Amino acid sequence: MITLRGLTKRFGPVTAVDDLTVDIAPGRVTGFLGPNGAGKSTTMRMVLGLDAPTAGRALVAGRPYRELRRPLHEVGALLDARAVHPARSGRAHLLALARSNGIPGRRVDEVLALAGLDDRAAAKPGRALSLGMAQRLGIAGALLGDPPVLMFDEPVNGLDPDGVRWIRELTGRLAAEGRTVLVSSHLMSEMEQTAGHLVVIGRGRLIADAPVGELLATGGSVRVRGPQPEGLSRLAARLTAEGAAVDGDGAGGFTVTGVTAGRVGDLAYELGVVLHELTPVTATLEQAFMELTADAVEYASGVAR
Ligand SMILES: Nc1ncnc2c1ncn2[C@@H]1O[C@H](COP(=O)(O)OP(=O)(O)OP(=O)(O)O)[C@@H](O)[C@H]1O
Repeated sequence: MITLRGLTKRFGPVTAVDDLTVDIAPGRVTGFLGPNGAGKSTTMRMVLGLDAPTAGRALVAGRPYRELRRPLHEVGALLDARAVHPARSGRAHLLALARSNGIPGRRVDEVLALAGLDDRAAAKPGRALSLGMAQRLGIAGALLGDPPVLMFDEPVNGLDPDGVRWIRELTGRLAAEGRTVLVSSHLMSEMEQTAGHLVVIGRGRLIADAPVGELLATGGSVRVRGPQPEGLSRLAARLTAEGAAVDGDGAGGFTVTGVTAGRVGDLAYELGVVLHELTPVTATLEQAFMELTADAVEYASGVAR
């Protein structure tokens, strides 16, 4: 479990993280989403004790990072894949990390295998690693202490489609083992298939903390078509009166949001309106995200509201 309580970080005039209160629960993959500069990396750095909060707390298993007795066994993280020694091999890097944390050398072979790095890849010096291989090495390092809490900052960066699938399977497996798994990304389409739960932030503030399905429903709509323009107008008026948003397409139909297809069908029956089409249109996570973060993005690009 990762617990954030009123977590705030200011860098001079910039508020990178703003009063964030959220629990990242075990047993599922939580996607950590937000536009560039939203404060995702800064939040993860505070969980790891790399940045000190200006206010509030970031806790792992109920304690601040600096109070963890065996930190590598409690939380593992991939923050910056490029932070490897240029001359040292991946295996030597992991062995050094293992040795300084009292972890037996054989665990290095286990995590190299888990991360899909063979002997040849593990023997390459840091400077010769592709970004994808460096990501895998970073993940191997995060897994070294077999911790119950894992955080991966943009792990999909630099991976080919096979690598992306691998990350999805690995994070899913780690969560199924009961671990807390937090994965940050700006790739909404990727999160849609990877995460079961999403924490969305914008300008450092919490925008949403909900299951993926719920967020998708937020942006969903229903397409309605029929042969009677007058009947459709009555139906549209009734839906508007119920608080739904109707958007006419000028061609014998309209799209409505904020209501289920079932409710539209019931109302059409009640009003005696013939329908030829009644189609729920599921929003993509991309659309839901755009809708949720519109304010944060517009602020960032200087568009007045
Ligand atoms: N060390 C620092 N000094 C000053 N400002 C910083 C520092 N670190 C981050 N910031 C600022 O804090 C804000 C949040 O940055 P952060 O990197 O946490 O966002 P992010 O959501 O991870 O974005 P990205 O996906 O682009 O990495 C940004 O405005 C950034 O410029």
